[in-house]
Amino acid sequence: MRASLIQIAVNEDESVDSRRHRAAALVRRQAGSDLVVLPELWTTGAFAYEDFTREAEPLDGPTYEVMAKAASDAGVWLHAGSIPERDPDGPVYNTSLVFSPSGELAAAYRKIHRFGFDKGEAVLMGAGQALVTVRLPETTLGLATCYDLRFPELFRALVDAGAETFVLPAGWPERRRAHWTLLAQARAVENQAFVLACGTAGTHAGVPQAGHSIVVDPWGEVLAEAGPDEEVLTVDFDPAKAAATREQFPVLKDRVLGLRPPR
Ligand SMILES: O=C(O)CCC(=O)C(=O)O
Repeated sequence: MRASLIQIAVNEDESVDSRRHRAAALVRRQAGSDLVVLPELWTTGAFAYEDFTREAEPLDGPTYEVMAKAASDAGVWLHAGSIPERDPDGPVYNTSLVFSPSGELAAAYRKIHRFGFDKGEAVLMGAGQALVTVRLPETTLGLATCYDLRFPELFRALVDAGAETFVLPAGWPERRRAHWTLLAQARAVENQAFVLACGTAGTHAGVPQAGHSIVVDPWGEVLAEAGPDEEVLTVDFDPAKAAATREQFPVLKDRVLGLRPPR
């Protein structure tokens, strides 16, 4: 299986609409890949808090339209990263869109863990409630977004729902890059799953982005890692390795569920 992670640069000297069309052109260039991935909130930037509301769009808004067409033009599964999604009856969500190779929406995942503590996304956006998996011919994807990476229980729940390959779009800052790499490997090892983590490059809202998109296999080996700048990271991997690792080294079978704190 071939995956291409588009680590697009999000800088303020480019308009949202121009970046949207540039991203679509990059997706089209990945024809021949099975799965293409874009990062978190790449239209606005994950730290451009003021733009979340201004640039929020309905699920089937301009980014949906452009990305559905790019997926079908390229004939790829497309995880189009996330958008600030305006729910007509509710708040703005940080929502990831996945399109099939014919350009149909296959899944939408609203980020569950919002980043920012008492500011930013944590106060401006609504929290998703639902786990999302997507069945591809070769593997089952489990969806998570950026800060979700810090919450291992989400990934365990995705494993219980059948996930073998986690796809994680992010807008991770450079100053915590060490955590990014470490946690991507940890989620892969503890769940015996692939991790495809796609970040952004560039600087927006004064926050330099980490780049360093990374693909980790179920044994924790780094199969590919990007540098700090805009690039497309392409990797070939055998998705059957998740089931094989779980079979050969069956730690997931030794889980003890329902542990309680001491009384
Ligand atoms: O957890 C972190 O260090 C970064 C998280 C983040 O930037 C986000 O979720 O947007």
